[in-house]
Parts: sequence; C-alpha cells; structure tokens
Amino acid sequence: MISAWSAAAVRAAEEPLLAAGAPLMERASFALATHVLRDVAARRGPVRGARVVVLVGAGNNGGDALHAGAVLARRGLAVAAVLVAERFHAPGRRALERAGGRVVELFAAPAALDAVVDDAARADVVLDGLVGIGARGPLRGLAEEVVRAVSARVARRAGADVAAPWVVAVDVPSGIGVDDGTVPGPVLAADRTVTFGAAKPGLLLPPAAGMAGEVTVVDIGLELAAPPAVRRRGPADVARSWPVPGLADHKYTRGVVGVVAGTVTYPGAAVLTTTAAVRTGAGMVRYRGSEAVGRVVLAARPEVVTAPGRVQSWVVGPGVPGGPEASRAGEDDGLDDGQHERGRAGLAAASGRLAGTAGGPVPAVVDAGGLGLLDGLPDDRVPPWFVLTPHAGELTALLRSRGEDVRRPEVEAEPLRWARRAHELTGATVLLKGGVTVVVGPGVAYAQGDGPGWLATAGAGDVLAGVLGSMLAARSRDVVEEPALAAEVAATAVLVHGRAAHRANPGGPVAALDVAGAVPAEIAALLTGP
Ligand SMILES: NC(=O)C1=CN([C@@H]2O[C@H](COP(=O)(O)OP(=O)(O)OC[C@H]3O[C@@H](n4cnc5c(N)ncnc54)[C@H](OP(=O)(O)O)[C@@H]3O)[C@@H](O)[C@H]2O)[C@@H](O)CC1
Ligand SMILES: Nc1ncnc2c1ncn2[C@@H]1O[C@H](COP(=O)(O)OP(=O)(O)O)[C@@H](O)[C@H]1O
Ligand SMILES: [K+]
Repeated sequence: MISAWSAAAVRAAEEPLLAAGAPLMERASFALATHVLRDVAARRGPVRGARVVVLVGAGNNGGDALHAGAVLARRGLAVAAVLVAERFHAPGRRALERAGGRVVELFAAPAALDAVVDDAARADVVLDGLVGIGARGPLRGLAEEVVRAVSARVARRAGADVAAPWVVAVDVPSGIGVDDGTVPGPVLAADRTVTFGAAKPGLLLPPAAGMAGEVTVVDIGLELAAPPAVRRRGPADVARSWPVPGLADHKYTRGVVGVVAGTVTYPGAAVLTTTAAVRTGAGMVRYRGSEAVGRVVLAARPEVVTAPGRVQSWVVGPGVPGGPEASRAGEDDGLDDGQHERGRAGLAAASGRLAGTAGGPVPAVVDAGGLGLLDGLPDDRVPPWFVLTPHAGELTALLRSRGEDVRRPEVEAEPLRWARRAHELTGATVLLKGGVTVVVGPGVAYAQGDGPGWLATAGAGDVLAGVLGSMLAARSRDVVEEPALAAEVAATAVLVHGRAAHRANPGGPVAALDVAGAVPAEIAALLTGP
C-alpha cells in the first residue's frame, strides 16, 4: 500500500526533526541524486557528460534540487541551474557552484528564456524544483512561463520522435494541488517523482497523478502519526486480505451474489456481470431478471442460478435503464423488464429494511441504472456497505439530483472532492470510476490507478460490478460491521480488475469479457506473490 499525507502533516512531522538538527535536506537531495544517476545509467549508459537542467524556485524545493545538482556535478554530469526567483536557497547555490555547476539567473535576465528552454529541451534530464509542498495556487511569474515553454517543446520533440529529456519532479510536479490532486495551471509532466518523507495525496489522485510518472518515496526519517489522507492498495495487500477458502468452507460461506443486471435491450450487461462474479470466486451467483435474459445468462454461464433465495451481496443496475435524473423525472421508459422493481427489492433487502429478509443486511453494489433507484428507498441515506459505482457523468447526475449545482468537467477536475460530497450526501461508499478510480468511505479515501487506458471500453464497468459483488459477498458480515471495510474491498476490486485488464492482453486492446476471463489467473498470481 502507498499512503499519502497532506502537506501540513508532512511539515508537522518535519518540525521536531529539524529542531533536533536532523539533516533532512541532505538526505532528500542525496536520495534524489541517486535516483537520477540510476535513471541516467539505465537510459544512457555512461553518466559522465550527461546534461542536466535544474529548474529552481524560491523555497526549499529549489534547495533540494540545487543540492542534488551539486551531487550530480561531482559525478561528472554537466549541470546548469536556472533560478526563476530573486530569492533562492543560497547554500544550495554555493554547493552547486563549488561542484562545478553553472547557474543562470533567469530572474535577472528574462530575455534568456528562449535559450533556457532550448537547453532544457536538449538536456538528458530536467529536474523540476520550482515549488513543492509550499506551492500556493497555479504557478505564476517566470516559473509559469518556463513550465509552459518547456512543456510545449518537450511535447513537440516527443511528437517528432526526437529524444525528449527525462523529467524528474522534486517532491511533487511543481504546480499541482499537493493535497487535492487538482491541476490548476501549467505543470511539467514528470517521468519520475522523487518524493520525500511520504507520498502526497496529489501524487495518487486524478488528475494530478497523471503528471507524476513513477512515484518513488524516499525515507528521510519522518514519523507520521495521523491516518493517511489517501491510500492506494498494492498487490501485496490483496494476498493479505483475500478470503482463501479452506476445507471447512462451502458455497454459502464463500458468498452468494444476487445480480439484478441487464434487460432484453441490454442482455450483455447481465452476462458480463454474472461472468465476472463467477470468475472472481463467488460461492454462487443468483441472477434476477426476465426469463429471456436469464436464458442468455445460462447459455454463457451454466453455473448461474436463476431461482430466488439467499443472497450475501447484491449487485443492482448494470445494463438497467435510468440513472438518477431519469428516475427523478419519472422516466421509467417501460423497457426495464421489471428490473427496477427487482432492484428496489434487492436494495431494500441489502439495507436490512425488507420485512421477512433472513440474515439481516448485506452489502450492495449500486451501478448505472441502480443509482436512480436510491431515491425510491424510504430514507434519503443508505449505509456505508452500499457501494455506488458511478463514472463521472453518473456522479454528476447523482449530485445534481441531490441539489448540487455541478457539471461533469468540475467533477473531473476535482474527483476526490465530489466523490466525498456524494458520500456525505448519501452515506454510501462512493467509487468514482476513471483512469484513476477514487473510492471514498467513512474516514477513508483510496485512489487506484491499476488498469491500462484500453480498459475504457463498453462493459468494463459491468465486469467491475461483478468482481466487487463477489468480493463483498465473501466478506458480507465483516463489511456490514466495519464501516470503512467496504471502501477497502472496493479499492481492492479496482486493483484486481485493472490488473486483469493488463493480463488479458498486455499492451493492447482488451474486451470486457476477456477482462473477466483473466480474473482467476490474476487472483492466483496475486495470492502466490511475485
Ligand atoms: N523543511 C525542510 O528542511 C525540508 C523540506 N523539503 C523540501 O522543501 C519543500 C518545501 O519547501 P518550502 O516550504 O520552502 O516551499 P516550496 O515548495 O519550496 O515553495 C515555496 C516557495 O515557492 C514560491 N511559490 C509558492 N507558490 C508559488 C506559485 N504558485 N508559483 C510560483 N512560486 C510559488 C513562494 O515564494 P514567494 O512567491 O512567496 O516568494 C515560496 O517561497 C518540500 O517540497 C521539499 O522539496 C525537503 O528537503 C525535506 C526537508
Ligand atoms: N483511461 C482509463 N484508463 C484506465 N481505466 C479506465 C479509463 N477510463 C475508464 N476506465 C475504467 O474502465 C471502466 C469503465 O466503466 P464504465 O464507464 O462503467 O463503462 P461501462 O458502463 O461501459 O461498463 C471502469 O472500471 C473505469 O475505471
Ligand atoms: K517540484
């Protein structure tokens, strides 16, 4: 797992160490230089003579970059530091110059910008030390101009298939929202971010996570006591928490998944969701839908049962028409094949409010058309063991149906904020799908970036719903009893789903059903370890 702490939490952890004279900047800059040397050696071979341009801002982030530049210069790399602000880390500058590095005072001669940009675009490495956790708002002044110009040149070189510099961000890509993952202005996209003490939320959260490249956390001895602001589950976490069946297990201890998905118009969703639930290891999958669609499901997956009965998690909504807005407008278009009624019954049972339900409440995945059924429940709020799985468009509709005047681009610009708002408004655990998927539950947030871009294909969300339904059924009681567990399980489901997509066809296009097909082998690989 990667855990990320806010800028304020990191500063608070630094304070006592700095007061005690711990050489934090030396530790940080030496580790930074070591990673740069390793990357240069891997990409270029000899490190001597490699050209490095260091972009230096006014604060300690620039100090880290200057000191790392000094280490690199001593190793024979040709280092030029560009100072964008009149204020700079003076000891760092002295160290760099003593080591034979060159300094360009861009703040004193802004006309040198073109030459600086030329140098940066042709360098082997660009180190971005403009701002770190002290950043406020979008980059401004010369920092903004340099980043805009260098980004444009790097993009042009990459587009023309000319070698582009390897960009290493110091602590964070300068100008991202360190705590919220926003991208409020220009940011130089990094190939690697070397971050100090702990990861920062903006390195995990979309959209800023897309600018960070590979994230390397350097231990500088900080002790972070408070719980992390954002977490990301990793492969090792799966093996630790997966309920592997033993000799005493039977299909009901493994978990029964009830699926209300698909209609005669969209039968594929029923096949994809049930297949994914079967493939993830459900004890049993119970399909609830019209007889016609049930026949299609059975033709694809003879393991599925269509009779009603005991259920340990519900999946409601894939391929069922109607979202939050449609439901509010009373637009049940008559094409739902009775799925709205079955879905409402499933959700009522899951919430524990359906009279005569044996066994009490159970977890539920509420996807697509199921999201519109929430308003039909007797209460405005649902429990945290309900996991809503909207994409940005569906989350926008859900928020609007609950009185938030928000548009999709705003949700995409601040996914954590809006997923958290939906959690506050509904009480549910909210899983906001995207290239990086954000999950918010009571007191916890996860950001998972596990799948390839190829996963953005119709039906992939139905597969995720089936994977998650199966995982929730396996830990049904625990999930109802521990409010934050649904989010952890949901984040793990996203990881399994994303990695299964890589496995389905490494480096190329994937079809949703193939992702479901790759799940068993992916789980086996995760459980047996590297
Ligand atoms: N404490 C330590 O010993 C350790 C600290 N560490 C390192 O220090 C970093 C934090 O350093 P920090 O606190 O000095 O802030 P930092 O991120 O360099 O930037 C602040 C300066 O930038 C400016 N500025 C702000 N916003 C701006 C904008 N939008 N656009 C343009 N300029 C902007 C602003 O200047 P101003 O404009 O106010 O003059 C301000 O002075 C941290 O990320 C890590 O790398 C590690 O070495 C571990 C040990
Ligand atoms: N750019 C991307 N990179 C990786 N995964 C993505 C990307 N865009 C979407 N996804 C994933 O693909 C799936 C799409 O689901 P969804 O939007 O519900 O599609 P559908 O309703 O057609 O099944 C989600 O799991 C989502 O996280
Ligand atoms: K930086």
